[in-house]
Order: sequence, then structure tokens, then C-alpha cells
Amino acid sequence: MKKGGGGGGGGGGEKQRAQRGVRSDPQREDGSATPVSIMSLAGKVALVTGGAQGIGRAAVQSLLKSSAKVAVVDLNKTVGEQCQNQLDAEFGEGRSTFIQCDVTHGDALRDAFQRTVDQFGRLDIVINNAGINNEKNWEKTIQVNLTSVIKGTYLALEHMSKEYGKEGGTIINVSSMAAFLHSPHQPVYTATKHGVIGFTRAMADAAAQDDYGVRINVLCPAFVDTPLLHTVEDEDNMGKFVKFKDDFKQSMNKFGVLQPPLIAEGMMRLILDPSLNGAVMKITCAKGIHFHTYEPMSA
Ligand SMILES: NC(=O)C1=CN([C@@H]2O[C@H](COP(=O)(O)OP(=O)(O)OC[C@H]3O[C@@H](n4cnc5c(N)ncnc54)[C@H](O)[C@@H]3O)[C@@H](O)[C@H]2O)C=CC1
Ligand SMILES: CC/C=C\C[C@H](O)/C=C/C=C\C=C\C=C\C(=O)[C@@H](O)C/C=C\CCC(=O)O
Repeated sequence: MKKGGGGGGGGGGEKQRAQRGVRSDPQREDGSATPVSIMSLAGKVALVTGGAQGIGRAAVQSLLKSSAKVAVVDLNKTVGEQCQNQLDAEFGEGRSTFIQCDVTHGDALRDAFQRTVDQFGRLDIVINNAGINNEKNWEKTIQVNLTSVIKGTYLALEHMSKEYGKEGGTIINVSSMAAFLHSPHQPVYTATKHGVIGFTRAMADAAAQDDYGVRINVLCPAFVDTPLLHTVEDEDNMGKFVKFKDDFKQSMNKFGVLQPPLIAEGMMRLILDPSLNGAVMKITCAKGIHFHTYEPMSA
């Protein structure tokens, strides 16, 4: 399996940014800009769903390295507690907290947000990352990958938006390159990832027009080397679509497999670049971190 994952890529020209609903990059008088990789999140608090492993875990690591405090919200108690122990050892106790929560349980998710604010005093960054790949229990896939992203976005706004008297913040919703390159083996997963893009772009427009003070962006990784990726082999996950697993594996070999830290780098760029709202970030082996541009709406 080809590994890859170049970095690089940026926001394109002014016209492209306009198409993406993105304001021009803020720059100093001399045209320089602070590299996002060294900007600090000291004093900021983040909440990451599905943060105990995979892409979410990499995002948690990057957030803590940037001096943020982080709530790791995850269904998996065992992995979550292991994650907490590792984070305490690396970053010191009190910098992060594991909250076991099934994001499909609305009251539990609301409680996880409140516990985060109660413990750390504020909320500035929310990454709706938790996701599954199950074409057998496809209703569950919709609940986790789309419904809970919508719920997580609305809960984030309750704690960050000026419409609720809060101080602002930023939200990242996690989609997938499956929304740009569909294939027969995961039709409902693909539908949820399309939905995350549409919902996020619409919410970003609402946030801008109604001055929420919150930037909302979507991230579309290609194949990433995590446990989720290997579920395509399982009939328990794929049902009758498991017959297409070889097509999927051919795509993986053709397009390459990314590593979670590069996805976390893309997330940090979305968090730290104040010009980005409504952006659709794509991360692939071929082009690294880059943005999707949409043709202007025509009558
Ligand atoms: N791995 C890949 O190739 C790609 C993944 N993505 C997306 O990235 C996100 C993260 O995926 P991975 O890190 O690869 O998966 P993963 O399976 O490694 O990690 C997902 C985490 O979410 C948690 N989770 C699952 N259901 C949950 C629920 N109901 N409530 C709370 N937590 C729950 C799991 O316990 C796990 O810790 C997902 O939205 C996925 O669709 C997007 C593109 C590519
Ligand atoms: C069980 C699997 C779970 C997650 C895997 C992931 O969510 C699905 C990814 C599906 C497709 C990935 C496509 C990757 C495409 C590329 O790497 C591009 O470089 C080339 C392909 C098309 C470009 C189209 C575009 O950029 O609009």
C-alpha cells in the first residue's frame, strides 16, 4: 500500500477565495504572515469528538502541543482512558480530560459540552470528528456521521456564538474525499460525508451573515491509516457491499494512504487562519493540503 502525504497547498487566489466564501488572508504591512505551525492556542479550550484514536487523537496531540486545553469525547472507554494516561504523561495532568460519550445520545453530548466548560471555563474550538463506516447498520452511520455533526455544531454555537452572548470560536466538521470520489462499497457513508459539506457551508454562510463570531469549516481527507480504514474488509461493516472491497483497495493503492498527523496539520490551519470560513479543505497524497473551489452560482 503506497504511503504518502505531502504537505503544502494553500488557499488559492483572491477569486478562488471569493468562490470559497473566504475573506482575503490577513497580512502584516510588509505582506508577511505568521506560519500557523508556530501560532499558540494558549488559553484556548477545544473539544474533539472521536478524539481517543485515529485522526481525532492526532488532532488532540496537535492542540495540546499548541498549548490549548482539550476535552477528548469518545465512545470507547478503554481506549479513552489509555489516551488520557498518555496525554497526562506527555503534557501534564489538567491539560486534557477524557469524557466518555456516545455522540448519538443528544443529552449525553450536551452534557459533555457542559462538563468541558465547567472544567476548563470556556470553549473556543470544536472538532466534530467522530465517524463510523457501517453499511449494514446504515441508520447508525447517519446518526454518527451526520446527525451528531449537526447536533455538535449547534451545541458548539450555544457555547461560542455571539447570538448566545458568547465570545466566538471555530468549528471543524469532518467529511471525506468520498464526497468527491464516490464508489460502490459505501453508499450511505458517502451520503453522510456529502451532507456534512452541505450543512457546514450553509452554516458558515449563516454565521457570517448573522455575525455569530464563529468560523465553520469542513475537512475532507482522502484515505488515512487508522482502524476505520480497515473496516472495509469486514462483512459485519460492509454487508453486501463487501464484494466491492477490492475496488476500494485498488483506489487506496492508486491514491495512497495519508498519516493522521497531516490531517491534524490541516485542522490546525483551519483553526489558526482567521480568513477561513466556509472553506472546504481537501487533503490527498497527490496535492497535500488544498481547498476545493466552486464555480460561481449562475442563474
Ligand atoms: N480513516 C480514513 O481513511 C478517513 C476518515 N475520515 C473521517 O475521519 C473521522 C475519524 O475517522 P478515523 O480517525 O479514521 O476513525 P477511527 O475509527 O480511527 O476513530 C474514530 C473514533 O470515533 C469514536 N466514535 C465512533 N463512534 C462514536 C460515537 N457514537 N460516539 C463517540 N465516539 C465515537 C471511536 O471510538 C474512535 O475513537 C471520521 O469522521 C471518518 O469518517 C475521513 C476520510 C478518511
Ligand atoms: C471505510 C473507509 C472509511 C474512510 C475512507 C474515506 O473516508 C474514503 C475515501 C474515499 C475516496 C478517496 C479518494 C481520494 C482521492 C485522491 O486522493 C485524489 O488525489 C484523486 C482523486 C480525485 C480528485 C477529485 C477532486 O479532488 O475533486
